[in-house]
Amino acid sequence: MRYVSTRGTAPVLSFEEAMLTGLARDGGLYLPETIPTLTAETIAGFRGKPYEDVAFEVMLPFIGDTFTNDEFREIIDAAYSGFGHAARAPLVQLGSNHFLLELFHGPTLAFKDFAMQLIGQLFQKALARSGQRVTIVGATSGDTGSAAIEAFRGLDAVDVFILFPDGRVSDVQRRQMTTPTESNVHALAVEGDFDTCQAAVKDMFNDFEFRDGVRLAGVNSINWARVLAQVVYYFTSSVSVGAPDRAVSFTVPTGNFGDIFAGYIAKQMGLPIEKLVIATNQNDILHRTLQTGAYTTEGVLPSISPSMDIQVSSNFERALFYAYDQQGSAVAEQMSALKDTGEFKISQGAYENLKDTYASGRVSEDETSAMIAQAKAKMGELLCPHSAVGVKVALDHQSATPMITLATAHPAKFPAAVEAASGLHPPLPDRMADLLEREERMTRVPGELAAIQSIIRERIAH
Ligand SMILES: Cc1ncc(COP(=O)(O)O)c(C=O)c1O
Ligand SMILES: N[C@@H](CCOP(=O)(O)O)C(=O)O
Repeated sequence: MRYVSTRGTAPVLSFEEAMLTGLARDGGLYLPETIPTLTAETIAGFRGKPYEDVAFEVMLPFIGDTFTNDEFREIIDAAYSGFGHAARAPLVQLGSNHFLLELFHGPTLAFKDFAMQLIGQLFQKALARSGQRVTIVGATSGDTGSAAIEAFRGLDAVDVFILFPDGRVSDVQRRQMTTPTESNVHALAVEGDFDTCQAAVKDMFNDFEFRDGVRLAGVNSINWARVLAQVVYYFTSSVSVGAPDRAVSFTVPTGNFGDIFAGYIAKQMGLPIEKLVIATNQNDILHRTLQTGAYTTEGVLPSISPSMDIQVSSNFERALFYAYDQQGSAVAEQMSALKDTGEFKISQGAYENLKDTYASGRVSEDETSAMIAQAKAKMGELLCPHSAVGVKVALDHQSATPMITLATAHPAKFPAAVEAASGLHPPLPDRMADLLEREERMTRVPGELAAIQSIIRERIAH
């Protein structure tokens, strides 16, 4: 399996190279040259199988000869062994035709663990074999950072630097990043918002001297392996509600577009997905884009679903690549307009393609709080604010097709917002009950590339 860049001019890579690289050298994102398909019979066979078995079958065609089958199976088993639910991604019924996919039973209580725990194992295996050392730099609005730190803490071959927007993540999210004591973990509180952090990471990848000098690796969803791991739960959940014999729709709380794009890959692999519904909070750029065909950035407003406070949504570039029938030059043109002017207009054909696959909805702050209260009172589910955004949009898109909404984080990661909305304080699981008492360790940095690079260089020199 070979991987190509969305912008068409970077070297073609193997799975291992794409995984260890992160961003392509032309600024694009890697994608498989072709998407393997699964027969309806194979998909039907997933029903009732353990999560790890399905994960193996779904991901194997993408990894080429990077690992032997036995090695890959061991990696998957190790990745999910620390999850707090036997099903890994349990599905609960919310209404007659509406289901909630709980993706928060991993070690850091967010869906990011599904991919990050796997990537931690994949990196370890690949780096042990090559004897290489890498510097991971990631941007987070809260959940990617804690999941990455959990997956890479204490590993000899990796330093992990996480850039998070100072004051714009929840206390629990921040403490998950600042309390680990391992010396290879570096939490950097950046002046600015998530987009400032993400732009700095991308600029580091585009600074080849820095990139090659520190052996930069990325674990944001710009990394294809992140998206791949998330494809699996679209299969496990769909077969539980009747796929492939009947179509299914999904609603996905969306920010950087990685999670919902994994659904698009599942659909291309043969899963009968009718609609992928984008659910946004008040930072609604993706909803506006679906309504108008124009991607226009505005300032980010802090919200009670902070992990989705994003304007420059990385993986929308991958969606555009397919909407433009895999023309890298068209994608490169749009991305360059975005960098220069903060906006771009999608061609009519590409816009129609996007609308065939995706629908969208926007949820205000008040509606999010009301949804948390309503879900607890009427459905018996205490939702995190991101999941509440998803459930609200899903209710607005109900049809005869079963709808699965992705619950992307545990309510205990956002206790203030959840308590204000429902009157209930969601407790942290026992294993992290003392999180708020642990000592914090972080470095405050200005949102400037040179300052961040200099801290990274200095730290890895030691
Ligand atoms: C809890 C939560 N929900 C939803 C999202 C949005 O996911 P994506 O960025 O893959 O669209 C994020 C962050 O990415 C998140 O942390
Ligand atoms: N919401 C994310 C933002 C980064 O997204 P990623 O999927 O590209 O890593 C977060 O919680 O950090």
